[in-house]
Amino acid sequence: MANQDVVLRPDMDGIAAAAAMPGSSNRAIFACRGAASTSLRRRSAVDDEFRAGSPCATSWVFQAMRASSPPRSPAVDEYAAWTRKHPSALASFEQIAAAAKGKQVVVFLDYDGTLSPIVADPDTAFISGEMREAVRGVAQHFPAAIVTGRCVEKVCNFVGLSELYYAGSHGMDIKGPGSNAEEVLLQPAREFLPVIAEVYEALVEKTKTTPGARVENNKFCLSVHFRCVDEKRWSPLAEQVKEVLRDYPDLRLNEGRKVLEIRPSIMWDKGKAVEFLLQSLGFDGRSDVLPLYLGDDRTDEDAFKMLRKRGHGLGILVSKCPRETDASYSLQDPTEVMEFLHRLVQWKRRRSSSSSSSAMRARV
Ligand SMILES: O=P(O)(O)OC[C@H]1O[C@H](O[C@H]2O[C@H](CO)[C@@H](O)[C@H](O)[C@H]2O)[C@H](O)[C@@H](O)[C@@H]1O
Repeated sequence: MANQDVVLRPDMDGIAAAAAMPGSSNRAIFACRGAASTSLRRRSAVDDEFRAGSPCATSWVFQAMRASSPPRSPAVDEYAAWTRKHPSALASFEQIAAAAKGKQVVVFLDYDGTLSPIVADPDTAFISGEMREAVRGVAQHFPAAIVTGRCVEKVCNFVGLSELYYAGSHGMDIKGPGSNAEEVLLQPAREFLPVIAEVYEALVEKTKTTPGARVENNKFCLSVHFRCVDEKRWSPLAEQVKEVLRDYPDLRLNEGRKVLEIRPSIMWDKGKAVEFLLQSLGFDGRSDVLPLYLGDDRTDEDAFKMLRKRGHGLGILVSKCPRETDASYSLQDPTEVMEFLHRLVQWKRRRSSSSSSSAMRARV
């Protein structure tokens, strides 16, 4: 657990981020060209150390890389103690249903590790047919969005459902439902596109000597995967990434599940994307709305934290290992996520049919 505190995550500046929020227009195109202005930039002390070439900076990233590989089987009592703080969303379903009673539930779903199991090859992290149907069911009954580090186009292809909102590149590329993938609602880091494309090429070139390393272009951010890299080479890989980023002070580095993630230093994240979507849907500040956010990764913590701070909405962390989290509930893996989504839909159907039969009784 102690290692998990070693996170490349600067503090949020909520005021500046709020300044970037558009009005509550439902479909307004909001490409914030000024997003890279000083007020929107963010930087961490760690970023500064990393860039200054501090001797411990690379080992620091290396520690973060190790922290993203938690032990596979936690002690049974440790897990039990953790689930007392973050109970299973399945075992506590009735409690969640009680919180949702009389409210509009809005469902936000992370992709990798939440809807699809983690696999070695990021290009084959497919969603199962059963999971797709579960998500389709959710979208038929609730406003729903996928919020992911992937680029929108790739995740749309994987999920294959046009009825959802999609927030790709860690919320930096938001599109509305419909088959027209061009229909952008928000791109707060648009001006970073050329730089991201340039850094992608530089990283591919630099890391090609590290067997197993892989750079993924997620349009507004980049992923350097080290799942297939021998642990002995993690530190040299961190050094290669550091060398490239030294020339790009407007980019920052986070770590995810065996991946180093590079993105624009703007105050935007999955939490801001969820706030934007709630606002766009006209649900902002309403006490009769219950957002549910399901995710497994560190970047999902920004959304959990936002919901906790707003005091409404529930975060559900997908993890088999105890972890420091702002989520209220937990689920172990995508299979449990699917079961939870089915239960949510059943609950909604029961409520809709019981309210229509009471309406019929009232009419008789
Ligand atoms: O926000 P997410 O939807 O969770 O995306 C985060 C990253 O997910 C992907 O990487 C992770 O899943 C891969 C496939 O299972 C796995 O090989 C990798 O080790 C994981 O880190 C995706 O490839 C990244 O680009 C996303 O940033």
